[in-house]
Amino acid sequence: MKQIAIIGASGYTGAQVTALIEAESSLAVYGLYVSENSLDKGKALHSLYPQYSHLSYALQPLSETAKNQIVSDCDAVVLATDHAVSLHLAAWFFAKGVAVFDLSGAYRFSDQSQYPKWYGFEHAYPEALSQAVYGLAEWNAESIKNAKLIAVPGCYPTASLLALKPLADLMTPTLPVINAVSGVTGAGRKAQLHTSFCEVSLTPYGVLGHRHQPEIATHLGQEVIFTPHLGNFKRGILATITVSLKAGTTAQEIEQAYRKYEDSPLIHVKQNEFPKVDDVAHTANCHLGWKFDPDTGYIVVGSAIDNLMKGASSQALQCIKIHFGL
Ligand SMILES: NC(=O)C1=CN([C@@H]2O[C@H](COP(=O)(O)OP(=O)(O)OC[C@H]3O[C@@H](n4cnc5c(N)ncnc54)[C@H](OP(=O)(O)O)[C@@H]3O)[C@@H](O)[C@H]2O)C=CC1
Ligand SMILES: CC(=O)N[C@@H](CCC(=O)OP(=O)(O)O)C(=O)O
Repeated sequence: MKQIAIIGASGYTGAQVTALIEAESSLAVYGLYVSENSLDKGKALHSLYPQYSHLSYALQPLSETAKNQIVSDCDAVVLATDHAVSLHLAAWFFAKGVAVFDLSGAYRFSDQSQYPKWYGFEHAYPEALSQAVYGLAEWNAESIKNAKLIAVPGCYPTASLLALKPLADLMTPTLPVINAVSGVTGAGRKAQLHTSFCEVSLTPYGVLGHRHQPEIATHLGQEVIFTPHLGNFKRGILATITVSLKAGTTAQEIEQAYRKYEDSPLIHVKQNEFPKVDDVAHTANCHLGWKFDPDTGYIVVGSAIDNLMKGASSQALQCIKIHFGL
């Protein structure tokens, strides 16, 4: 039984990953943690999330003593914390030899120089960063097995990369165009005006400047145009992606490229049929649908995931299971 501590457990992804780990017979929830001054410290998780009525674990403050206890008793920590918090915690636990599964963006670029621009901090831990691997589960299983610091991908990059990576050899240099809509849980649990009920109305944001653009480009190996949108629903992401393919590409070649997923039980690919957010919400699945126009060489691919599941917590669980060979 692997003992797992979850830090940031009162947040949307932290609570979700707690429920997933609790349901795994080979994993045990060691403890749930929030910041030392959290307003929620001492509360039971189910008092914040009545839907998890079976999860009575108390949210504990992450004191120095608690951190040292985690190091001596746990096989892994899940960091469901903000990038700037994960930055330090991941390096600290990594240095102590505990496997780290970080849901934030603090370790997703191996190039240190990207962090000031996209995350607003200098990356102070080059040693930990050099050992971090990108936890896109269907693509990087071998490195996830061998690394002790796994940077679980962002929600939009997960939806986008699962759709685009099979096509990498077929693309022209024309930039793929990704338009994606996310539910509001993507912004986390803490109250902000722009995510409050009366303020949310379908609109693009972060245009030509969202940090997931370089994350997608880095892990695809090709620049992209990425436009996220905030939609007035709770969970899910739908990315609709237009890609120019090399002259002479056939539908059979595209089918062949997506056969990459024939042994991936969570990825469902359909031709000429497009996915819906409601079909993946609350699941670990990714639904892909594509249509190709041989006359223009353009393919449109739809990719739907649940941002809190495949876009964060269930992908973290996949990484934990791959890492520990479960
Ligand atoms: N929401 C989503 O769809 C996705 C989120 N992510 C990433 O996952 C991470 C978590 O996101 P999300 O669950 O939405 O965030 P939330 O804002 O919902 O939760 C953040 C959690 O971190 C805790 N926390 C804050 N500061 C500290 C600290 N110093 N030490 C310990 N715990 C702390 C908070 O509790 P308290 O403040 O009370 O201490 C809370 O439990 C982020 O990095 C996010 O970018 C990734 C993919 C998708
Ligand atoms: C709707 C919404 O606000 N979504 C978040 C993305 C959440 C995510 O994937 O998280 P990372 O920050 O860990 O990459 C955003 O655009 O910032």
